[in-house]
Amino acid sequence: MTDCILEHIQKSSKKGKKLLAILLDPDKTKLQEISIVSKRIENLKANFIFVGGSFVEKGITDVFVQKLKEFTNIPIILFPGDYSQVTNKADGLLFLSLISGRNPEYLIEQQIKAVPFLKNSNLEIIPTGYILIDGGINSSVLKISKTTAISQNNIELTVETAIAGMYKGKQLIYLEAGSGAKFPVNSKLITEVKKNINIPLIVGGGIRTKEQLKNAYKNGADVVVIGTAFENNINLSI
Ligand SMILES: CC(C)=CCC/C(C)=C/CC/C(C)=C/CC/C(C)=C/COP(=O)(O)OP(=O)(O)O
Ligand SMILES: O=P(O)(O)OC[C@@H](O)CO
Ligand SMILES: [Mg+2]
Repeated sequence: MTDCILEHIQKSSKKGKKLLAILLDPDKTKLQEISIVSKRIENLKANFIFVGGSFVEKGITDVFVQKLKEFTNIPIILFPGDYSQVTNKADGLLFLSLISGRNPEYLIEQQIKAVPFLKNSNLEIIPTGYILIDGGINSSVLKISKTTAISQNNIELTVETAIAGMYKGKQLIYLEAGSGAKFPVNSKLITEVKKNINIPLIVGGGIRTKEQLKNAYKNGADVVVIGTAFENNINLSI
């Protein structure tokens, strides 16, 4: 596989073309639903399907991605909560480091554990700095990673964390309010982070409406991720 996903995101970001990713959690979408779910995602003109969850059992993601591939050509990007979710059947992998946290397991251990699965794979590996922002809930990521989120008001720390991620060589920064967040990442935070980095910005967590989507784009998100709102209503129009 050539490096086409990251390039696509970088080029779109430069042109100001906004991208949409729908997040599917293999724990929450049944295999029998994949054909209809794929159609709906195509109707939404999503650019990517992210696949991942915090608690997905080993082996499930592999079967899930294989089934998705039967129904859609939209690029599938792994967004794993754990190295055991890596499957060669996807197109790309967000090689996440939880840089808002101070838990070595999610800063380097998980990444090392993934290497045996990645060494001979064709997956496009995309170094991604993952930053948790307080979205008003005790999200699955917070629970599993045993880390704390950065306050929505702490612009300075968020911006400095994003810049440090960029200096460390991350190719994408992902601002995450947590799946099912009460409050999505606020406008000011998105604007300030975007102003201070020259790599594309992904924003997700708690985005449920067209207005929230447009707002995230307007403030500088290059890719917006929607999971819960689509899970709750696959006929969602955004
Ligand atoms: C690099 C590799 C192979 C793995 C990275 C492992 C790391 C560092 C993960 C970051 C921390 C983490 C647990 C991220 C999970 C991201 C994710 C899939 C969130 C989606 O939300 P859900 O966990 O499904 O939440 P709900 O189930 O509550 O909706
Ligand atoms: O489920 P939602 O709240 O849309 O969040 C999407 C994604 O950013 C979660 O990791
Ligand atoms: Mg979820």
